[in-house]
Amino acid sequence: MDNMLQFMKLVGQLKRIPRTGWVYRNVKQPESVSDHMYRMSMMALTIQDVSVNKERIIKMALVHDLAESIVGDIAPADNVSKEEKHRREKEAMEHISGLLEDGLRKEVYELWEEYENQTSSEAKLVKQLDQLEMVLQAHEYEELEGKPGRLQEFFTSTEGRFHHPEVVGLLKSLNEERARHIASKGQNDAEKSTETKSHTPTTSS
Ligand SMILES: Nc1nc2c(ncn2[C@H]2C[C@H](O)[C@@H](COP(=O)(O)O)O2)c(=O)[nH]1
Ligand SMILES: [Mn+2]
Repeated sequence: MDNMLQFMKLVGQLKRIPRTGWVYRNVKQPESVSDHMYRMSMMALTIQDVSVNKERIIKMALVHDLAESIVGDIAPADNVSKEEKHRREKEAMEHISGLLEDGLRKEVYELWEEYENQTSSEAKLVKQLDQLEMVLQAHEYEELEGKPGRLQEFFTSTEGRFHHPEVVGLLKSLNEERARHIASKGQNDAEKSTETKSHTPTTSS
């Protein structure tokens, strides 16, 4: 098969791979890996910080999980060692980028390698976008399910990971909205239980 066609079919595979973290938490119709990378790329597009190489962070966001088209989306709960996860993903990226012409092959592989090894400020920012996108998605699933707070583990596991001011700013808005929703859900539940108590006849002793 033509190499470019094979490359594009591997990219297409990402549309059909659900994000493992949501699958393990029984989220209905979980997003795919490409859904996740798309919004990350949009987050990168909106970065205003002129010290950041914006083109590079958009490209890095687009390729950072490309290896998952072959190795799948390995989550912390899978207990795959960092070394083994790196070995699998490196092997996959060598194959995937190997389908491209030399210049493009080098570019795609090096973008992935830079992100994987976190060797630049751009890579560190893309990692923050990766985790910001995940907690934003967790918040949206809590809203869709009407269960604010249910996916707290995603917020707990990423605490202290956010440093870029624009990332911190969006996260602040997200956490404020989430806190309001958790508070109002708690209030509604309290009101409901009061109502239930007032309508439940007490048994006379
Ligand atoms: N249940 C949890 N899953 C998590 C957590 N942190 C990450 N993850 C999932 C999300 C993805 O499915 C996968 C890896 O994501 P990458 O974008 O890094 O490939 O792991 C967590 O705290 N809990
Ligand atoms: Mn990712």
